[in-house]
Amino acid sequence: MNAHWGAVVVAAGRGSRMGTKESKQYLPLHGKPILVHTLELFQAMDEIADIALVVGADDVERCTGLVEEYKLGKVTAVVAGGSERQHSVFAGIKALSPAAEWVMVHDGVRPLVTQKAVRACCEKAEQNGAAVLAVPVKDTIKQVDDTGLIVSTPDRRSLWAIQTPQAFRRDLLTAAHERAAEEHFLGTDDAMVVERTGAPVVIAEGDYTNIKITTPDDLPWAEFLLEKQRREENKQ
Ligand SMILES: Nc1ccn([C@@H]2O[C@H](COP(=O)(O)OP(=O)(O)OP(=O)(O)O)[C@@H](O)[C@H]2O)c(=O)n1
Ligand SMILES: C[C@](O)(CO)[C@H](O)COP(=O)(O)O
Repeated sequence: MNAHWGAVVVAAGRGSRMGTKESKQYLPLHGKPILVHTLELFQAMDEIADIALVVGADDVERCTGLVEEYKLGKVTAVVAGGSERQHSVFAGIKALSPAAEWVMVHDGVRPLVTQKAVRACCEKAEQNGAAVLAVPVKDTIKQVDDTGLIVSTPDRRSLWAIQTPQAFRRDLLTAAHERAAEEHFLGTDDAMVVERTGAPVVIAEGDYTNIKITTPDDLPWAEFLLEKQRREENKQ
């Protein structure tokens, strides 16, 4: 990674599938909010110059407090997100320092991503303009209609499960988000927003352990994976 990188960490979701009163990004993992684990990873990377943290409008003060408590000095902006993930990402891009020519977007609830994977994704982006972390799907995937009838079985060799970070040249990502907003297009990730402009987006192979904490059964799994990561780091 050679360029000046900024990171947008989105954490403005409600976490409805988790079903907890507390939004999932604030639930503890090894005694620390999930979101803090995520931010600490970026804070520790020399290549990342600044971080824009996007949270719910009611959580801005609370998160400013977390940034101070955990000494996350690279978080230069804590801003309110929108009703959809895409709106939150766009708010984060606008809040990043003008010096950041390259931007990676990461889900606050993917605390298990590794520095190695982040670097792999950013290096691919520097070569191609845009790159996303992904893993090949392990299951056979079926397309199914509303009645439960299987319609097709796409060739698994071309299917990848997409993760974050997703990394882009900033001008490309900004223009793609502006266009999506004008055209009222909503995608489930930033690659979709960029793909529709015709710009190439490439895959950087990641790890199956970079899970998005989504439902209650992800929590013990995340605890286990974090513990394993720590043990491996201590061995080195
Ligand atoms: N309006 C939104 C929606 C989502 N996110 C963030 O995008 C990431 C991925 O979203 P997801 O896991 O789907 O989170 P939620 O929307 O919180 O979950 P759910 O769909 O279960 O409500 C999360 O870090 C989430 O906080 C966001 O910043 N703004
Ligand atoms: C961006 C993402 O993490 C890629 O897997 C994902 O799309 C986030 O949100 P989702 O709404 O849970 O799919």
